[in-house]
Amino acid sequence: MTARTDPPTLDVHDVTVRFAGLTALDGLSLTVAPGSVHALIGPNGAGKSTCFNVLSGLCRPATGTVRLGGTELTRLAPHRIAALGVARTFQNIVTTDGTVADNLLLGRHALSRAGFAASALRLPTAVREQREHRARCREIAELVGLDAHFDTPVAALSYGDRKRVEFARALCLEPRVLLLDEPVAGMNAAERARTAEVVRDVRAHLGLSVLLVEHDMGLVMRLADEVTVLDFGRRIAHGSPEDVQRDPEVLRAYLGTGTPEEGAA
Ligand SMILES: Nc1ncnc2c1ncn2[C@@H]1O[C@H](COP(=O)(O)OP(=O)(O)OP(=O)(O)O)[C@@H](O)[C@H]1O
Repeated sequence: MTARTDPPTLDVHDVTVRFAGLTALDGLSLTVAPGSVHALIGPNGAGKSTCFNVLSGLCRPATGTVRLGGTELTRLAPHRIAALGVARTFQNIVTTDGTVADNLLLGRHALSRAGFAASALRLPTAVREQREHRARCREIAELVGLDAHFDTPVAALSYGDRKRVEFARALCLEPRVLLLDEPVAGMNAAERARTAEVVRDVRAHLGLSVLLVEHDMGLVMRLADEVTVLDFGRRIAHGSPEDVQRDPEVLRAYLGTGTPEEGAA
């Protein structure tokens, strides 16, 4: 697999989201630099998932803009945003029945050129395309360490491997920016370390940017180039992992749940 050109900058500008009387995001701005890992952290209810929902088109902001390079994503439908190169994973595993290969092929669906009829009739172009998609899925399975399980039913896999299937399926969309929502939640120490390695490898090999929401502060501090800290929908700090860990506002926001370093948020 060859590295591609740098992904476009993802730019979130002054985004506000309100639910009835509650302001879930309050003028949030952040920039995910090309090829970087940018972590979005904050205590429970700070607005991290709401931010992901805006970025992936599941939630429409009251004000503000989201741009990927020169393209405005704000208020586009989720499938359009995905087609423009922003893929996401979810906190909870949402794999379907079937094998790892079946799940990864679902991730290629948006990239299929052959129409439904051509596929159903197994016309040569559709068959060739399907073969190419399968080969690419196998490459991605190798990259995330699932190659040995390619034809295994997802239901037979460990929790950590199932989380990686979801990760790999998002990669099958060939995203330029990957939104990773708590990729190591519920994993044991060995699985966490393995997933951190996989994120690093994926970034290096596929040349994409990552926006990471994660409560495991050890992982955030090891993986992130930049960190944005949210509290009550507002950005209270931004900088390198080292700077953010020392920021008095951040320590205050985490009081009662431990410091960010302790990762009990
Ligand atoms: N659909 C909704 N309707 C009403 N309120 C919502 C909705 N979604 C989120 N909220 C509220 O918006 C605020 C931000 O929630 P959000 O889930 O984005 O926080 P979070 O930082 O992702 O939290 P966690 O770490 O617990 O996942 C919370 O007060 C939450 O209760």
